[in-house]
Amino acid sequence: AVLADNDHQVKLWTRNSEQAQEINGARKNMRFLGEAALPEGIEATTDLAEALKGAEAVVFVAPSAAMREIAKLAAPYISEHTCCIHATKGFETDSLKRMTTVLAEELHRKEEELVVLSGPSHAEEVVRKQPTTVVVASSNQEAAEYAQDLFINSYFRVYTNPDVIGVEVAGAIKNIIALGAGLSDGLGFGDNAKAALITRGLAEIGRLGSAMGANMLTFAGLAGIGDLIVTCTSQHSRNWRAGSMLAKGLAVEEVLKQMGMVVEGIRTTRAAHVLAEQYDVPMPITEQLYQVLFASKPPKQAVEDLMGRGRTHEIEEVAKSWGLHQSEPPVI
Ligand SMILES: NC(=O)c1ccc[n+]([C@@H]2O[C@H](COP(=O)([O-])OP(=O)(O)OC[C@H]3O[C@@H](n4cnc5c(N)ncnc54)[C@H](O)[C@@H]3O)[C@@H](O)[C@H]2O)c1
Ligand SMILES: O=P(O)(O)OC[C@H](O)CO
Repeated sequence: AVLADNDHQVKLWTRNSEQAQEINGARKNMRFLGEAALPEGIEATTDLAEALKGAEAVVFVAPSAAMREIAKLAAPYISEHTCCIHATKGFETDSLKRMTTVLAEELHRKEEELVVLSGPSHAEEVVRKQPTTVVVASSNQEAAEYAQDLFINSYFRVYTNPDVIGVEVAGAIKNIIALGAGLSDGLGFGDNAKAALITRGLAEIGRLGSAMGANMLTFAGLAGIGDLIVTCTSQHSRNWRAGSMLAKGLAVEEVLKQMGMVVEGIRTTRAAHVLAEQYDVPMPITEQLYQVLFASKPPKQAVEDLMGRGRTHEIEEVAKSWGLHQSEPPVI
């Protein structure tokens, strides 16, 4: 919708012919976006070759679990000059790869040429043209600026950022913390608990990001704290909603069935549990979520275990695990 509002000719690929007809006819996508009106410039199709023919830019927005399969299908129709952008938040579950790595492998492109778009951006608000800010990250500044030009407008402000790793790690891990925030709200805990989850969640994102090679300043930005705040506090968030349902005692499978939409945080918890081990970084919130989701741990017990952890010193702990020296400002 943002691209069509910017007068680009947009082809939207879907597997579902009824959805394509609804978008082209009624200019709506009722199941996912309710009554929101979609711009005229969008043409939905179930024919992937037709969708990609002559495209100057391609935006991949499939759930992380489907990214490799879709990139493989799309690869034959994408030229080496096409700008490839993705807005998916998660890791590949088995390989633990970031989405730009998966895309680069399947599209036979250099990871440095690809762009990731991320930040606090619930689709329900964007489609209603409510003020939204995001980042487009690429190691290639030209590619990032090209993506910035495509998307930026009066209600959708786009910043560039060279730190692809930081933006992708933040976008994936914030969904785990949002599951925790939903769980906390569902258990009847208050704003103190949620603020604690957001803050200590950011520490956790920073630890993994630092170990994986991110620029720590990314986590102070839109893809970091910005997206963490919106996903932990917005009722649009599927991850928050899934967490609140888990608190009511629903099993993971039942939560997914009732949601009928992707809840990235669930798969990402599994991936981050392994990444934390691999990189040897403590991720206590992720670990407790893992126990609740995959080892039947009662959510209240998880809260008790988090609160009962050994005493620690805030600044020393953050400085050490984020790889910062307390006396020196971080290097940009
Ligand atoms: N919804 C948002 O506000 C929002 C904002 C920013 C980023 N994201 C990210 O975008 C990604 C997609 O989320 P979403 O909100 O669109 O999810 P969704 O569940 O609303 O929609 C996912 C769509 O992908 C389709 N799909 C699933 N597997 C597929 C496959 N193998 N081949 C083709 N199509 C397939 C589904 O049929 C569905 O239409 C996620 O990584 C999410 O974190 C979502
Ligand atoms: O609905 P969620 O929880 O998948 O979050 C959607 C976006 O990532 C918010 O920026």
